[in-house]
Amino acid sequence: MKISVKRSETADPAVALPEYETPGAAGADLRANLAPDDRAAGLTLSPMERALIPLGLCVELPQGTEMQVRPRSGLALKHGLTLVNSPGTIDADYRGEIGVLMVNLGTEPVHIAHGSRIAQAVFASVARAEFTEVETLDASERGTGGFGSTGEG
Ligand SMILES: O=c1ccn([C@H]2C[C@H](O)[C@@H](COP(=O)(O)OP(=O)(O)OP(=O)(O)O)O2)c(=O)[nH]1
Repeated sequence: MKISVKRSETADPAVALPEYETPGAAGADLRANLAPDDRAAGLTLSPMERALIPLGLCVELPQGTEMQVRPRSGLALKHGLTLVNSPGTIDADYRGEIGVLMVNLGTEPVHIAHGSRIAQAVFASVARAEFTEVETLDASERGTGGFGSTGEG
């Protein structure tokens, strides 16, 4: 899949575009492209603090696809750093700058450096539904059971 990427006006062009770290990686790593005033010092998230981290990128996705923004497991395990809205959904018709909604679920402050890899993008096909209101639904083995109805373990 080919995706057009445009840097936002204030983006630092020295920050690499998304890239796959290995030939089999599902996710392309996304780098923080911080506002000019934040670049030197980076940003620090206190425990339970959240922030919208800019990527400095706008994309044009093919119709019928979405970009999912997902956490990186290493940051989550080591620092409790994850995404508030995981997976974030980037719509095919969105042309604005992509932001990553990070939250520090750990117990220590976490530093986010300008240009560091903070999340990853996975691209997927999207099925769109047509909604039809009806009076009855077809019966099924599960029926209305859910939320643990099949037991634990
Ligand atoms: O992590 C995210 C999630 C969303 N977006 C952008 C792209 C997406 O296409 C748009 C809208 O996202 P979403 O539909 O999740 O937001 P909403 O809260 O429903 O807002 P809207 O009313 O703008 O759709 O915001 C991001 O940059 N990062």
